[in-house]
Amino acid sequence: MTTSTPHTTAPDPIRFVGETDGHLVLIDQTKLPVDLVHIECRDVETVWEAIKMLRVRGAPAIGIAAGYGVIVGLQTAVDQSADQFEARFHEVVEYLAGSRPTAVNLFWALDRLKATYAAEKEAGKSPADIHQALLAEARFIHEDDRQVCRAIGRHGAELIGSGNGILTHCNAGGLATADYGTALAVMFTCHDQGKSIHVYVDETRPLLQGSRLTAWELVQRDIPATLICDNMAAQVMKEGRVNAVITGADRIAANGDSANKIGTYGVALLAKAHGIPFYIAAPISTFDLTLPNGDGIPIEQRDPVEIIHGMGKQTAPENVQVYNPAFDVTPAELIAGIITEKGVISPVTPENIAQTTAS
Ligand SMILES: CSC[C@@H](O)[C@@H](O)C(=O)COP(=O)(O)O
Repeated sequence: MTTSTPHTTAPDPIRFVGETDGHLVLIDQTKLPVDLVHIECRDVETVWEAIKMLRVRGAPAIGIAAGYGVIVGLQTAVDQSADQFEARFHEVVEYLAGSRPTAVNLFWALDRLKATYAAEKEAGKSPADIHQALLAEARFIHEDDRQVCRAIGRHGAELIGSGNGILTHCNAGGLATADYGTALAVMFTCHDQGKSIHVYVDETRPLLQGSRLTAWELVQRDIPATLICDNMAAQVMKEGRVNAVITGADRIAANGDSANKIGTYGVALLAKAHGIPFYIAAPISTFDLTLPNGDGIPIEQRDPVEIIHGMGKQTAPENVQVYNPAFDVTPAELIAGIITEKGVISPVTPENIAQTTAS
C-alpha cells in the first residue's frame, strides 16, 4: 500500500508502526524528488524488495530497515514451536542478508539481532518474548543512529570554515540514515551553527542519488547548493570553488580503504590533484575490521537496465554490453580523515582506526 503527502519538511525516512504485530513504513526514495510517497511493508518480501530496488538505501538506513524486516518476517511464526520459530528467524535473516552485498551496516544490524536472539534463547524465553526483545533491539539500532548522526555532524563541522565550498557525491543525508545523515550531517550542522557554506552536489550517475535526493534535502533546508553533473567536478575544483569533499561510506576496511557510491574514488583522485582534503563521514558500524584492506569488499553489480533505461527512456542500444558496479573503493591514502561519532580519525592509519573503533 502507498500513501502520498506534501513535502515541506524533512520527514522520517523509516518508521515502525505498532508493536511486534506492526509494520514498517518507508519513504519510497525512487519516487523523490517529484513525489513523497510512503510504502507500507507488512511482510519480509516487501522489505527485501525495498532494499534491493533502493526504495530504502544508504548504509545505515538499510541496516535499520533490515532490523524491522526481521520483526515482520517473524510474525507468521510466533505461534509456532520454539524450533520452528528459530528456523524461521534464520531463514529471514539469511534472506535479508541477500538483498545487497556492499553496505556492512546491513550485516552488522542482522548480527546484532542474532546476538539478541541467542541471549534470549539462552535465558529460556518464549518465541513471543524473543520477538519482543528483537523489536526492542531493532528500535535501539534505529534510535541510536539519530544520536550517531548528530555526533558525526558536530565533529565534522569543526573541519569546515565559514565561506567554504563543500563537494559531495551520492546521498549520505537524512534519507540514508535514521535522520540527519553522515556527510550531510556535517553540512546541516554548519548551517545550524550559522556558518555560510555552499554545497556542490554531484548528480551521481547512474541512479542520480545526488540530484534526486541530496539536492532535495539541501533545498528543503535552504542550504545554498549547486547541482553539477559528475563530469564537472574537476572544473569546479579547478575554479577554486571547493575547500573540502565529504562523502559517506558503505564499508570501511581496517586500513581505511572505503567503499562508497561508484564515482567516489574518482572524486578523491580529483581532490588530491587539486590539493583539496577528501573526508569520509561514517558511523563506527560502517567499519569492517575483518577485512585488512579494501580488496575484500564485495562490490554490488547491478542490472544493465539502470544504464540503458536510466533516465526513464532508452539511452543506449538494448544489446550493448554494460558494466554497472554500484560502488568503488577509495584507498586510505587519499582520505584526509574519517569523521565518526567518536571523533575524526586522522591520519587514516590502521592504528588510529583500531584505537577509535575500540574506544
Ligand atoms: C550515509 S549513507 C553512505 C552510503 O551508503 C552512500 O554514500 C551510498 O553510497 C549509498 O549508495 P546506494 O546505492 O544509494 O545505497
